[in-house]
Amino acid sequence: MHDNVLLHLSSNSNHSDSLPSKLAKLEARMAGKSIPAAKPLPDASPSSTDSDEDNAGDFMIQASASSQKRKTFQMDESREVSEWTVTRKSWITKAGQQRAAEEWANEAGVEKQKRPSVLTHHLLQRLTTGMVRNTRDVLWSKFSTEDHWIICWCAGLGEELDKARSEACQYQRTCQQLEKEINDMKEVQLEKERKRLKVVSDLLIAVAKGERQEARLRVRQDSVRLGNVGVMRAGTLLSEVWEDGQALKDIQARLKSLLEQKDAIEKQRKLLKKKQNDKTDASESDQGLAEEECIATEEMYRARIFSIKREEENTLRDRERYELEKACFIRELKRIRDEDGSRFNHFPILNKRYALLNLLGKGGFSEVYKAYDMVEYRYVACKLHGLNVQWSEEKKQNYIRHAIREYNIHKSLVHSHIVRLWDIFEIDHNTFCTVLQYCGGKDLDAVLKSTSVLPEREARSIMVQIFSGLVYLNRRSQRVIHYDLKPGNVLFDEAGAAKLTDFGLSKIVEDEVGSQGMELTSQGAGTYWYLPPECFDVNKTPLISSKVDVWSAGVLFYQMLFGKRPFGHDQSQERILREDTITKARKVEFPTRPSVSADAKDFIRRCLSYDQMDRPDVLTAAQDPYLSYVKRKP
Ligand SMILES: Nc1ncnc2c1ncn2[C@@H]1O[C@H](COP(=O)(O)OP(=O)(O)OP(=O)(O)O)[C@@H](O)[C@H]1O
Repeated sequence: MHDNVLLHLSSNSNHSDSLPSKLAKLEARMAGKSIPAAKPLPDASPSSTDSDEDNAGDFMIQASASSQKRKTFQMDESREVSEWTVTRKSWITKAGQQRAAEEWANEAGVEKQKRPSVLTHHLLQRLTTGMVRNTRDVLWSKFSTEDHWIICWCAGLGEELDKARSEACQYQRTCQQLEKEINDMKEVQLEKERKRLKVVSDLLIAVAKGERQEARLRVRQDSVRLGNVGVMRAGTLLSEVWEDGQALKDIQARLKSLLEQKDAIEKQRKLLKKKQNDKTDASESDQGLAEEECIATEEMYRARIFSIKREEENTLRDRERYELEKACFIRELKRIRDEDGSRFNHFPILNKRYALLNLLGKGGFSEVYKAYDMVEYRYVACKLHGLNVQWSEEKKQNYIRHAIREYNIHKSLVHSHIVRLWDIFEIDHNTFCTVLQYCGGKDLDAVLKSTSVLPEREARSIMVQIFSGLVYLNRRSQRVIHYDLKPGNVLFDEAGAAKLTDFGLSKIVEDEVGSQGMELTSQGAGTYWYLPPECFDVNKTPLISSKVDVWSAGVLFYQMLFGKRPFGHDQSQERILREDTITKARKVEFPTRPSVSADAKDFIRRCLSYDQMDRPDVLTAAQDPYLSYVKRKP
């Protein structure tokens, strides 16, 4: 019988013993299986009105009794058959059977525990040899007293079984009906859920569509002011070129005009000087008058030049602002273009739960979409990793292995300054997706592109948060070196909290690694502006430690404060390698402006110590008085 039905039956039974167990007992008894007896045989006095079920439970059925024992319990053959016939009706009830069984067993001197098994054995033997076929129609007189008792007992059990079976059928029908009702209700619920999710995703998509339109409109408007990408033909070759917008043209025109004004004034000043020299033979009074005039005119020219210079400085500042705006604009232009070219730009729902909205950005091999998790009800960032179809199978496998390694490191990291990794799933043979905590703010790279430098206070606070994440990585049982700390890998959430992400190049520090550090087997990977000198050692396999991250953090801090990287700022990755820029980076220099505290510079110097031995590790650097806001003693 189905488990559910049994469960249902038992929960619906108003008998003292549950129907399933009753059925099980009855069927077991009929089949000759063993059911442990909880109580000894009851005293079957006529006044005993306990339910049959209670008594029935006491009959242990075991098919192991020996025929030897059976002989011992032969009933007294001299008893009158009529006596049995008279009492037959009462025997059909279980209490009656038990009472009689008790009497008989007492007479036969059977030990109490052995009574049920001996009786059953006897019955079984009779049944299997065909002596008992139908408990109703047998000729009573042909059987022994013992048989009479057993036949009655069987009849009682049979009736009880029939009754139980019919009850079971009824329960089963009720159960089926209830199951159907539950399924119907589930279906209704599912339909409601589907509708609700549809409404939610439709709303999200409508908002996302609106945002897309707005972004494109803004770009169109800004392109007049900031510029655009045009196409240039050189022979048969078409290439893209940047065409400056009106804002830069205006700035340049203003600078040109200021320069012309300055030149004109300089010319007039020269002319004035010449005139002064020419008038040396004039009378003394005339000379005095002319000199006064000349001084006034000279003063006027000087003031004018000052004012032009001031205007020039303002215009240059405007140009700087323009460059920052242009960088953001180009980033947005690229994002829109990537979004238009993406095969996931039609708001699909991935893995039956992630509603993809708008593209956040595109990396080397991945696209990151803002998405909504309709199971957890939160925004997430879905990073879609696409394998290039032209890659060899080996390269694809390598990439997947690498991504799984990253996933395994990242998924276990739970810290307020580390982006959470929630999920990973396959989209198709060549694409899979990792689901990350959504960070609604910009990344540090975008921040630095829009502001060039940060106030020291702000930069220091970001450093404290970065080190908080790094300390977590170094306090776990399985220590992790991030190895790819750079502005693009520091994200900000809506509240402005900094979070580390991208563990693609991370290294796990094994326990047996000595104090010198672990071997760097992936030399050449990473972003060179942010890597320390030991990573460029080509003479031997470098030994690295968490001090790599301390160096990178030092570079980040410098960049936040001074708007440029301390080493190889204007160099390409290839040039840094070719010219050994970092290998030669023995001493860090600081620009005079903007002004930064000596403590900040000292901290940067410590982080950028050339020799690993002199550089603090993550745990030491995190306790630096500068980061812990403790004033150093003079
Ligand atoms: N969890 C996130 N929340 C919000 N935006 C994110 C998240 N992760 C990445 N992004 C944004 O998505 C864009 C692409 O991220 P991705 O990590 O793929 O780029 P990348 O770091 O430039 O590339 P690569 O990893 O190939 O160096 C970036 O602009 C980044 O700010």
